[in-house]
Amino acid sequence: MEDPFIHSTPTQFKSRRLTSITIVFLWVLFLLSFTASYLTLINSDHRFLQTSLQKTVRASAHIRRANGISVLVTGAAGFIGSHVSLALKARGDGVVGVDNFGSYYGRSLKMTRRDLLDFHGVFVVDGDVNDPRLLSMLFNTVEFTHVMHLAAQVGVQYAVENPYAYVRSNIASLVTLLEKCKSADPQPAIVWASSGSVYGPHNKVPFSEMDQVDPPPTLYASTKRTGEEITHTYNRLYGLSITGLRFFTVYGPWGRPDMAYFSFIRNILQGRPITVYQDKNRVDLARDFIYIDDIVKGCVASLDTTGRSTGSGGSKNGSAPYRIFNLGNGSPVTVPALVTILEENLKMKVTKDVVGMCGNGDDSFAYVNISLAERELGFKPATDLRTGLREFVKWYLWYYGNPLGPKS
Ligand SMILES: O=C(O)[C@H]1O[C@H](OP(=O)(O)OP(=O)(O)OC[C@H]2O[C@@H](n3ccc(=O)[nH]c3=O)[C@H](O)[C@@H]2O)[C@H](O)[C@@H](O)[C@H]1O
Repeated sequence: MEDPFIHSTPTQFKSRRLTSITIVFLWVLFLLSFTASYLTLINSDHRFLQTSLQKTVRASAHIRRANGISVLVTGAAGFIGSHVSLALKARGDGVVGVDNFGSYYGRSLKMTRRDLLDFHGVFVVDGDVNDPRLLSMLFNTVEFTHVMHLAAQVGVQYAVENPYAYVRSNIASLVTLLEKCKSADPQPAIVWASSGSVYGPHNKVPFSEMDQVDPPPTLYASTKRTGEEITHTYNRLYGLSITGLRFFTVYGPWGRPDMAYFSFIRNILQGRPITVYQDKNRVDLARDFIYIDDIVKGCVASLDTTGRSTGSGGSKNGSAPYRIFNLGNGSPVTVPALVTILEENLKMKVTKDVVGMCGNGDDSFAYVNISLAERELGFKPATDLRTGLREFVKWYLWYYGNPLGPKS
């Protein structure tokens, strides 16, 4: 076969080369214009999504009462977050939620809470508090007067298994949020979830905010205690108004399936035994159980009394309030007494395996002094454990059905 290169004249060779260069050039041109129009399309799509997201956020933040507030609720699809969001919306405040729908105790309950919020006009953005770009978008869209920061990695035991989740959620995310709040103009006032777990076995009962709480007894407590220190620093450096709430054992409808009362009811209904811990002296453990409606009142009263942040755009213009409140019931109940109330409600009996506590630093006896919250917030828990558990049992049977337990 003839080799075209050997037998071509130099002119023919030159013209062939020119043709290939032109083809390559046209291809490059085509690819460039294709990429450019693709990027424009993506960009306009992104802008469209961004604009429609901002429109939804603005609608959710709309205030419908005189002197209302606009609140960014983090952890809005969580137990306390969903209840607080609904309460604020019901009285005409603007509420925007953000939640990462973490899978710690399953996403399906969080999704259902989100649907409930959506039905009542509260939009929950699916995103992470630790995402500064998301926070910028939210703060550029709405002038929040308050932030209710409830997003957290909870659970005292799980910290042993996955300590980094606590550092990420309870420390890193908190700092990301405070950074955004500090440079917002105007700065919002912040109410956030610390925990009754910061008190340890060395504390006298009833636990008081005046007590020295260090060293924290567990890693979970440690991250919450660190949160208290960090928020105090932002308060002093940047004039942010801060209120930390030390929640005790909060229970009720739409509650957290990882908590003891949840696993107890599940086992009672399924005819399986439950484990009941005792301390090293074989004494029953006790908790200061507090019903969700009472906690909601405490959260809303905290928001209503924050006082203003004084800074703007990252600099301080005078001192701002820094507060910490215990929010519990003020009357401890033992774990076996809680089990008996559940049994009575369900008219069923359960076998209890009583075992010694594993010595993980968790409190054996929680009893809280709430006089500061009574005085400053008008906090007055109104629901005793028997009444609260009756409501919880009713909800549980409606939500999960009886007797086979969770739907999913
Ligand atoms: O203050 C908080 O911030 C924390 O409050 C809650 O912690 P606690 O008050 O310890 O509640 P919870 O686990 O329901 O155990 C209740 C009691 O039952 C005992 N318990 C537990 C399990 C079991 O199988 N048997 C048992 O006896 C157990 O030893 C204890 O005495 C949240 O769970 C936690 O995530 C965090 O939010």
